[in-house]
Amino acid sequence: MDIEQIEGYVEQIIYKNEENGYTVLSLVEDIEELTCVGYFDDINEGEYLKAEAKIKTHHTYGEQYQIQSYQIAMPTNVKAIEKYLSSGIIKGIGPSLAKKIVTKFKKDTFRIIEEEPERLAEIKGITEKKARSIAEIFEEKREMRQAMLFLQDYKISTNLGIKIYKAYGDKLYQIIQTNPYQLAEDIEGIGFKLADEIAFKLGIDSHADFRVQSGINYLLNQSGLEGHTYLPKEMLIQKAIDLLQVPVPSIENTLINMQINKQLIQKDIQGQTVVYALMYHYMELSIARKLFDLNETYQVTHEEHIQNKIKEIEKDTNIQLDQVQKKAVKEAAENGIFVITGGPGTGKTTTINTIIEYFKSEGLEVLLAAPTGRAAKRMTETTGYEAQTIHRLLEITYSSDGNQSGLRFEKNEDNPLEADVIIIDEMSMVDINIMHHLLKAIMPGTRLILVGDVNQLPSVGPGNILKDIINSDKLKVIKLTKIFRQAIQSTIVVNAHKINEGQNIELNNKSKDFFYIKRFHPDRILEEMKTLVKDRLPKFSGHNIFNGIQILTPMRKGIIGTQLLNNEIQEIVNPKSKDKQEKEYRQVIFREGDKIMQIKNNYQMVWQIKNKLNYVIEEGTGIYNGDMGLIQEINHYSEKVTVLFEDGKQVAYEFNQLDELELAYSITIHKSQGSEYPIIIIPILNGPSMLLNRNLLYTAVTRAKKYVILIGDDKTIQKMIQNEREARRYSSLQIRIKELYEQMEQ
Ligand SMILES: Nc1ncnc2c1ncn2[C@@H]1O[C@H](COP(=O)(O)OP(=O)(O)OP(=O)(O)O)[C@@H](O)[C@H]1O
Repeated sequence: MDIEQIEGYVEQIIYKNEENGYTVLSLVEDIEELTCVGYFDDINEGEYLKAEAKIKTHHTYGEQYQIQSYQIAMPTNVKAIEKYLSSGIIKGIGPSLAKKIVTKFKKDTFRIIEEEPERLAEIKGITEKKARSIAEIFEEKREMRQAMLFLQDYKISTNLGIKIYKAYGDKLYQIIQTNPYQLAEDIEGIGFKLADEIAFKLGIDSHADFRVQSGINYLLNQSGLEGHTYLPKEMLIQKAIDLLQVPVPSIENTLINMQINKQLIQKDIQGQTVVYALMYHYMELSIARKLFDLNETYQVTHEEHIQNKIKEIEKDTNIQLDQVQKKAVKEAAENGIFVITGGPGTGKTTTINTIIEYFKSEGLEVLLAAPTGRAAKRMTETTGYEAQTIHRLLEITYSSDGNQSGLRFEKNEDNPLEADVIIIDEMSMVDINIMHHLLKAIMPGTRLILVGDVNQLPSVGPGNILKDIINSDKLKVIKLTKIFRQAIQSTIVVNAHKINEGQNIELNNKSKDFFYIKRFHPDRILEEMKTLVKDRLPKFSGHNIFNGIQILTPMRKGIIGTQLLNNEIQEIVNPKSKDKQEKEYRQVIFREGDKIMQIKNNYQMVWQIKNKLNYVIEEGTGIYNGDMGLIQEINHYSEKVTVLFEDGKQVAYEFNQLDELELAYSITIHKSQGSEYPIIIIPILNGPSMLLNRNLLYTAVTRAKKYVILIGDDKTIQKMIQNEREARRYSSLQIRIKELYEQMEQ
């Protein structure tokens, strides 16, 4: 298709998407009116547009010019100036005032606004103050436009461009030209790679110290995303060579400089040098310190007193605790920090419930929390007391100022949590960041009880908190191992323990809750899952994929990966229909009625809870990784997708926020941590042994409350059970706790 040069005045902005800048406008070229579409950072009626465009015929709107690149000039003729000012571009100037200004100053209007704004006050309706504010807005618009033009050269999108402008203002030129890597540090959405491209265009020396620095920061950041709090130095250097293509001495030098400038820390761990991003090192130290400070010993009046209390509670609950459980209650009362870990059916909940009752009977205030909404909901159900997410407990808020550090914890050392006892469930999911902030908000004198199953997969975020605390051997830990009689009835529980201990499981379908379907070929596995989800399981169990059946898979890609499975299952449970709106986004079709999951924490996302009459009864912000819901409505006019989450929160996503959502008929086992579902289907295909390990199968199986259905090759299943290899996590909280205790004991 040919590219044409077009130019003319913007007659009308027909449509504009404020988020991504997509605009439809009419342009007057001599006497002809053209319809143009394209992405503009800021364009207004009356402005003069010069552009390169391709002609395309739209099936409903006819001929359109698709803008490829453009330049905007301020309007020069009087009519266009008036149109520009009337367009609402300057707050406080509407059509009638625009007319008055232009009638008075004619072609000189813009010069007056820029150079002698006080003269605007000669016009009735404009005060001196207003005149000044008009001049300010005008100036700002001009600067922003210039900045956008400049950034366009570096292929920076409008959205990012606006963020950069807001963060730096007119300093952006200097920053980009001297050290574009600064952008990667300051602005969310700009990573090392984009900064490196800009630097390349500017001809910045690839050996420049600040380039190497930025690359190292990027690598440490990436390693955090993979769960590590540090990297062995040798590994970091190798990664830096691959990324930056610079020699070792230059990397070594930069590492030294960064250490001097307190940007990172190098330490020795068992004879090996390792490198931490400063923040994670600090957090590990601070967590260790705080655990130490909180770990006071509480004198409980009498052994007899506590045993009597336990007896009373046993009478009420009609359950006799065993010796270990009783010991746990006692330890919880006597220690500032106490950990309970155990697999399914080992009596964790029963023990916690007794602990809660004990503290309540002593008149102490107990707070309950868990890392995710689903886990908090489950804790509420099993304890009978209100549990909340840790986010909510710490009253996390977010203020966006274009920078990365927008998170605020209203609960902190200056405004600590007011409670005598805090119990956190599903501790295996808690990462270093959230632990750090949680501990900051807890004062000595408050007991902290951490509950979890250390054999679950570790947290998605960096650190290996629960395991490190347990392995440090410095804090009181009770490991519950006995499976109670009631729980033994469940093959799911029994098999989970077998998997955990590396014993093969029977796949003979003799149990009432653990099923195995032998299929070897990926296509057969898929077919089987489809019939299960469509007919067999709903008939057999009364649950369907929207209310209790969940597919958990080890991977995202491939024939049993979440992406493909979601498309296949969507087709059978929520197919295309003329009654259902849909929106395609990055090759995923979202359709009204679809089951979806939020895949990252968004602290700013506004939600509402409505009652039956559609009145808003609660409002707030924050939708988190792992939250699940259904698509209620897709509106192409407002470009919004409305989702109703399981906990009743209703959220409107802009179309360009759809990267935060995924279809959730099938989700990865990693994402299922902390959640339970009545029925779990797990497809298993041979794959990389790094991924297909015991830990993963154990986590998947323990998510099921009623039925587990494994589909695949039994040999692969048994191989997974034997595969103890876990992806190595570099974290050193364990060492920090030990060190601190040893120092203090001296
Ligand atoms: N001391 C006990 N005596 C008899 N039964 C018990 C005892 N402790 C727990 N149970 C029973 O064992 C089963 C499992 O206990 P509980 O739910 O407390 O374990 P859990 O570790 O929280 O399990 P899950 O992680 O699967 O929720 C329950 O049916 C519970 O009533």
